[in-house]
Amino acid sequence: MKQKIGIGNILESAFPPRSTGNISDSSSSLPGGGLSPTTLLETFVPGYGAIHKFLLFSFGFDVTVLVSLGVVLWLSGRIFRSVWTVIYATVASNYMAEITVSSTDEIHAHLIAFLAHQYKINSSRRLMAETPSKSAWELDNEDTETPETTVDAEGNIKWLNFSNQEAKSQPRFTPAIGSHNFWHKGTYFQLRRKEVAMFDELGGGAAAFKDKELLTLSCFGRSTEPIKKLIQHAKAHYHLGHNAKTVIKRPAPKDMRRFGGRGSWVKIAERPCRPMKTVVLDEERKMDVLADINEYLNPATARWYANRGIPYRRGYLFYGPPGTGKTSLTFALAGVFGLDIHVVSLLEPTLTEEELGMLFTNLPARCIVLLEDIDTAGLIREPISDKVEVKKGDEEGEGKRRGEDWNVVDLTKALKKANQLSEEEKKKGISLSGLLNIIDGVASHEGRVLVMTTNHPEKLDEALIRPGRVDHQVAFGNATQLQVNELFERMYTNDLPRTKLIISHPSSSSPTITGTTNEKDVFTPPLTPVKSTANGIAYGTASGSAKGAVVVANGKVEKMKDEELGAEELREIAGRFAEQVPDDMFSPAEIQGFLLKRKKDPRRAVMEVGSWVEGMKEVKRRGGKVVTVQ
Ligand SMILES: Nc1ncnc2c1ncn2[C@@H]1O[C@H](COP(=O)(O)OP(=O)(O)OP(=O)(O)O)[C@@H](O)[C@H]1O
Repeated sequence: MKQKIGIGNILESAFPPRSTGNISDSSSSLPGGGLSPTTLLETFVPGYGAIHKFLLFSFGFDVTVLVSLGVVLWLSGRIFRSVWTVIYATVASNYMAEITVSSTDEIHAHLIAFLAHQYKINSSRRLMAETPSKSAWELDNEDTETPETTVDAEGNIKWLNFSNQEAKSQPRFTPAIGSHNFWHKGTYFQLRRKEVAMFDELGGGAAAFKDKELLTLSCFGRSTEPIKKLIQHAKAHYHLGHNAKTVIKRPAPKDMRRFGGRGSWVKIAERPCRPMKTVVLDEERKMDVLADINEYLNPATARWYANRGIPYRRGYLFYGPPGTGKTSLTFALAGVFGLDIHVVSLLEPTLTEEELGMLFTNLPARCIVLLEDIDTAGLIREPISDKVEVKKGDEEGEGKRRGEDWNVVDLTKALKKANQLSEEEKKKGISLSGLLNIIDGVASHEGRVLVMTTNHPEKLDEALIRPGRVDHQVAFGNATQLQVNELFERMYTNDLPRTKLIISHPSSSSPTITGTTNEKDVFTPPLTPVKSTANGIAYGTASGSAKGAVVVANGKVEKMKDEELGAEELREIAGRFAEQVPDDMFSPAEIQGFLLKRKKDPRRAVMEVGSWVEGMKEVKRRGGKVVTVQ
């Protein structure tokens, strides 16, 4: 028989089996004649026999024992995992409740913010780091040192520098994509965060995949109640820090608004509430609007409207010259009533009537809708001409004029022209009838406060401002001397102590996620509406200061002396300032602009206002737009 020459045989001759000692080869076959693990491994793993023998004879170590143990453990692991998957799937489908939240809904943002806060204190090993985008307000509310402009020995200003601002900002940590577990208020939750690609038709035949995120929260039990409570808690947590702010929303980009729902509106900004007292307006007018909206928003009023079959809607028209406080009052109202502002520009070229209608139906139950400058919106449309323009000398055209039949070329041209016109039409915006329908058509949203502003009320169509569409009109005008006085006092009044508008979260060393939001540690509520007093308006502490400021006056850099103005003195110089400004000549925005340039120097403002008034009078007389005095 021909002998096989293999590495096994060579090793066998090199390392003959030991006859003594306690080392025994785990024989190739078992006593009963069955297959031993070594034989099996030799059969399936090429070269195993040689390695086995080498280790056995060199070190007296039977590697088969180790390999067998490994295989057994691996198999047990697989079996356990399969069994666990089946058990888990059974438990999950029968004894676990879950709620899924999509990133297209704002609850997603609330949950992520809540989890980010919780994960700051949790020792999770899988986190996602994000650089949160912060507004100037939020940065101001952080515990950062307020930098001060200073002047060096040679009189050079040391300019503020924010170059490494991003690097300094604290990252936000949220649970990474995948599964996480956590405890909250004694309940065990599972969180699955995953990204899904969404096929999105962009219109015009184009399409793209977009990432959408899904958050699935689950807990043991057959009720989703604990998850609902958690979501409610996350929402409350989110709003704790935002109650003192006004959220401004605008229509989402075209491709997002197609899906409708709350995703049709996107938050574009969040600002500290504007205190009502900072809007300089006749007190009676201000109180009228406040009382009217307060009455309208009362839940009992909705019932009252319903019982009488009156649509539950209220519209306001704020009209007056530019810079007289129309937008400012809207923001202040939003702060007082804690409403979000939904701003719509009728000039938005991509906005069609249908979409505007859809946007209105997706408004929250109570909110302010701000339609600015309604007179400038393309409300008046030229009717589409059904005639085809004919060039002089165009033979086919001439033929048509002579009443001859249309040919294919004519028809194509006509269709093209009609299409072009309708495209232009679309760009023109919303038609008046479309807008009227949206404001109070049968399908129009109820519960919202609609504020329309205009600089030219005379240009508005009567139908637009008839009762039912506009229920309350407020006239804004240039500043009276009393209002100028008020603006001056407001400008130089001491700042209120810096209030934290962002919630400061208590730290905790707890390794589990627990509800740690301290409800006391919340926010300063927006300042309440003012009351008319017989003596007019007197807000805040009437004393001014200009500490450590740097001013550039007459081309010279000066470090201002710390200056405190007593209440009496401030009132006195405010009076002197107001005396020099003629009644109803300048808008509050113009006065504010003048004062802002001298914001640390009230006396200089009093000194320079006379020449500013003269210069501005001249500019206005000439009808110029570029100011020569500032
Ligand atoms: N009545 C006012 N009280 C306090 N500040 C005012 C007043 N009017 C204008 N301002 C200031 O002037 C600036 C512009 O005001 P705002 O945008 O409210 O004017 P507007 O009437 O809406 O102007 P436009 O018609 O051009 O939109 C703001 O910074 C605001 O603080």
